Formats: sequence, C-alpha cells, structure tokens
Amino acid sequence: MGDASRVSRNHSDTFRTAVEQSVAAGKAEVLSASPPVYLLHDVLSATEVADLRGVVARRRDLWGASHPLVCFQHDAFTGHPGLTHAFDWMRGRPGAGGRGCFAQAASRATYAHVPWSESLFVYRGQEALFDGISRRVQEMSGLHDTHAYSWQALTYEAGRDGGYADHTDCEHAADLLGRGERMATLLVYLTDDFDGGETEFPKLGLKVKPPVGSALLFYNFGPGWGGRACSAEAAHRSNRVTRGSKVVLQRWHSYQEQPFLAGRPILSQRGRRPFQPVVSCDYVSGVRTNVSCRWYNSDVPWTTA
Ligand SMILES: O=C(O)CCC(=O)C(=O)O
Ligand SMILES: [Fe+2]
Repeated sequence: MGDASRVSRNHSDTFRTAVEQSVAAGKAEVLSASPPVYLLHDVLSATEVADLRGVVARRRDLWGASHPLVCFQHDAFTGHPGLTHAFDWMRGRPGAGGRGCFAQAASRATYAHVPWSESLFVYRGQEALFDGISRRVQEMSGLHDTHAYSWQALTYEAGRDGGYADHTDCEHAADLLGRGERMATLLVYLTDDFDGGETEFPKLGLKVKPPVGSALLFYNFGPGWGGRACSAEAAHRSNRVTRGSKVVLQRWHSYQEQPFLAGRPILSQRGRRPFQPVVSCDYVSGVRTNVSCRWYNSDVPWTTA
C-alpha cells in the first residue's frame, strides 16, 4: 500500500480553504503569508476558558502529587563522568552517553533547581470539553480531528519557567507526508495576564501575545502552501514568563491520519512510579545552545527500559 492510498483528505488544502474563509469572514487575520501564520479570534468564550482551566488544574493536581523523574536526552549530561552515579540508565551506558533519567534520589534532590515548562497531555475521549473544542477547531481551520495529535496543556509559571528555545515543530523525517509529521500547529491561549511569554517567530520578526480565547495557527512546511519540506522560517519559541502564568492548549496536526486516535497506555517504565511525571531536558531541535526542559505527564518513550 503506497502513501497516497492512506491519505483520506488533502489536509494542506482543507486547512488553507477553511482558514481563508475564516479570514474573509473577519474571524481570523493573517500574521504572515509565508510561512502561513494566522490569528483566530474568539475561538473560546470566557466560560469555556474558565471551564478548560478547571480541567487542566484538576489533571495537574493528579500528576503533581509526585515529584518528577529528571531525565536528559543528550550525552553532554548523561556522559558526564561526575554524574554517572546519579543515573538510572535507560539507553546507552554509564559514562558513555545516551538517554537517561536520574534515579529517584537524585531526581528528588534536583528537580526544584531545574527550570521547566509543562506539557500535560489530554487524550481524545478523556474530557468532553476538549472533544467539543476539537469540533470547533475543525470548523474554523479545516483541520480534522482524526489528523490531530492529543491536546497538550502547556503551562509556564514565572519563577519556574525557563522558556522554550527556538525550534520547528517538524518531526525527524521532516517530510509533510510522513506518518505523524506535524504539518500545522494550533495554540489556544487560556491566559494573558502575564509578562514575557510571547510566542516569537525570530525569522519572521513576529512576536505575539494573543488575547485569552484566541488562537495562533501556523503551517510548518514549505516552500509555500503544500510544500513538503520542513520550513526553517517557521521556527518559533516561547519567551520566558517573568510574571504570572501562561497557559496554552497546543495541538499538532498531520497531513496523514493519526495512527493513535485514543490515549496510549502508560507503559511500565524503569524507575518510574504510577502517575509520576518526567522532566526531560533536551537540546531543542538538536541545537546545543538551545537547552530547554519540559515536564510531561505522558508516556515518554525514551524512558522505556
Ligand atoms: O507556548 C508557546 O508559545 C509555544 C510552544 C511550542 O512551540 C511548543 O511547545 O512546541
Ligand atoms: Fe513549537
């Protein structure tokens, strides 16, 4: 079976058509033509924002009961001879790099000193409220629910947040038609009473802080509409929050239908307790000057034994 037979609809075209209709109807505006970046107005009502924040708070409490396991994805950390004793090894060998997590004791001793932002996954079917928003997004953007990843509630809190460094959202293959490749990104803003925390596109000279209830939507590929290569121009970051907290719902959308339409089971992970989150530090997009750490509630494949 070739690639083409798995494509149930052309998602760069349905996206383009629907979002251009939203612009024509005054419901959205163009922030950048190439790569396409849009601001969608009034995606959520004030009541919906409050209700969604309630769901996020409840789920954060569930996962916040345990301190996180502190993990590193790159060998500058895991290969450091002075740190060998602290690791519970996941991939690679002590002192020889690879991906690794600190053992419980070292995680407990260090997690409070690591700056991080938070990504809480909410899977399809878990929360009726989120599923309702998915239908609205589909109407406004043409991005179908079956082509979407799970929702992620991103939280950046002043004092703890270190920002999230420059990156593109493309996956490793960086080919639009690749399975699970992140064609387009949606960010729906649940707070705006904070300082810093802008979503910035340095290559486009664009720095945005959308009002509560509105959304940013951008296409990660190029050149131009329907382009199949990852667009370096679509690089973006989240600036560090210096007051208050930024809460955003994020969802990626692929050209191909998603292979995982529901939640994935939490695999048993060496050294990880049930409902224990992970803080994973990474060279974002593989760039060594871009170190950012993120807290995850989800299954994190690289911690699998
Ligand atoms: O929160 C933001 O403004 C951007 C987040 C982001 O780019 C990401 O998580 O990939
Ligand atoms: Fe991103």
